[in-house]
Amino acid sequence: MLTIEEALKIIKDQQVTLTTENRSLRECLGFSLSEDIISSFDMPSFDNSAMDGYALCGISKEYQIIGEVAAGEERQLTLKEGEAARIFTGAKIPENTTAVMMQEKARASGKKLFLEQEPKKGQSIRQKGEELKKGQVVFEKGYTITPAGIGMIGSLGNDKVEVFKKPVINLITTGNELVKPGNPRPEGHIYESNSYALVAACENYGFICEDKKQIEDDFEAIKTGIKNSLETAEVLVLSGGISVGDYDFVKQALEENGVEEQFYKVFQKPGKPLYFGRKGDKFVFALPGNPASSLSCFYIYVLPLLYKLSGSEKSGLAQYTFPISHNYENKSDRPSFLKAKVNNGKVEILDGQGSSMIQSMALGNALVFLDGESSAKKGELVQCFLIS
Ligand SMILES: Nc1nc2c(c(=O)[nH]1)N[C@H]1C(S)=C(S)[C@@H](COP(=O)(O)OP(=O)(O)OC[C@H]3O[C@@H](n4cnc5c(N)ncnc54)[C@H](O)[C@@H]3O)O[C@H]1N2
Ligand code: MOO
Repeated sequence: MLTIEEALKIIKDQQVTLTTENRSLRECLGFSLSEDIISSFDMPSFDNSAMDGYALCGISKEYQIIGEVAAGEERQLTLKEGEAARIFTGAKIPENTTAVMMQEKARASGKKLFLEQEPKKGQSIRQKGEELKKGQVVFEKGYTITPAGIGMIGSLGNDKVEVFKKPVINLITTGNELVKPGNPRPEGHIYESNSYALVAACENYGFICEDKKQIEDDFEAIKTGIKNSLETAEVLVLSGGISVGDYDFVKQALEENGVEEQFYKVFQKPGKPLYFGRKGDKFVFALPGNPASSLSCFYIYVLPLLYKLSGSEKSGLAQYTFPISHNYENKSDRPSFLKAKVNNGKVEILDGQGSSMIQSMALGNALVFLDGESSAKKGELVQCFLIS
């Protein structure tokens, strides 16, 4: 059986074709740049005031007020030694300004200005180009656009941006026992929840699941469902029916659709019967049906591929080490991703580690990785994958 590292390497090493598109500022959040963004002017583009107060020429405690500059004014005022101008935050600094004094530390009386103390040269002046120089690389290709990134790109005057397209994701859940939430539940049935969790997990990381289907455990129905989904999907995610039971048809149905297996079964808990395949430029994950298994496999395996297909610099969940707040013994012989909660700089492994148990994952915010049959002592640093 494959190790986790081997499985992740197979995903990482996939050759992918990236395509680009031009998106408006309003619609580029979470997309990754397909080219560097370069500043076409100095930022700020003119010396300006960081405070509401007075622009001063020379170092003194008394000045003569000769005028006023408001933000957005184009005309250039010029000061002489001993002169001051009323100025406001963001307004263009008059020529020959030595410093700006905030108004709380100044007193105006008619045209006379008195300061509590002498200004320091350059005080409260935002210098032309102090943040960025014209021609400077602001963001490199692959940068994933954040809200602040949108602000930065907009402040450079760009209303559009070249980004990598994100993959089209389709989802299929399988199982005769599954009932859609909101409907009566016959005996022996359970509510279908994986699709909701997986669609939400996609959305949490900026990916859209375009289409989702629920199919019963019928080989022909699953085969046809996969065929139809693969017509539009770039990434097809299936949940359930990938183990070895008599009603687990997914693997064979994928084969008969020409999907080539890249790996099947990973020595891990949860998510041992994880399948990854490819057909041309289309990728398929068949996630084990247990709710915690499917979501855990999404975070650890599907997310890295989604990032890769989006040209992102990110490669998966953020990883940190934290001291564990209690002793813990991993009884499973398989390396494990354990549902956990990071709080106040410590991590706690939660009760409810069964592959079918989702409440602990919902109450937590991390997966702790521990080797099979290993233990961690209170205070020991353990590897944590943070879930947002
Ligand atoms: N003989 C063996 N049996 C099993 C093995 C094995 O190695 N040998 N592996 C076990 C492990 S580990 C896992 S994980 C599961 C995975 O099985 P499948 O991927 O075939 O999943 P299903 O059997 O369809 O479902 C498993 C479980 O999850 C529930 N489920 C399925 N889909 C959903 C859904 N959309 N929403 C909510 N819950 C869902 C389903 O009812 C089952 O209880 O196989 C073990 N068996
Ligand atoms: O690998 Mo399964 O997800 O342990 O139950």
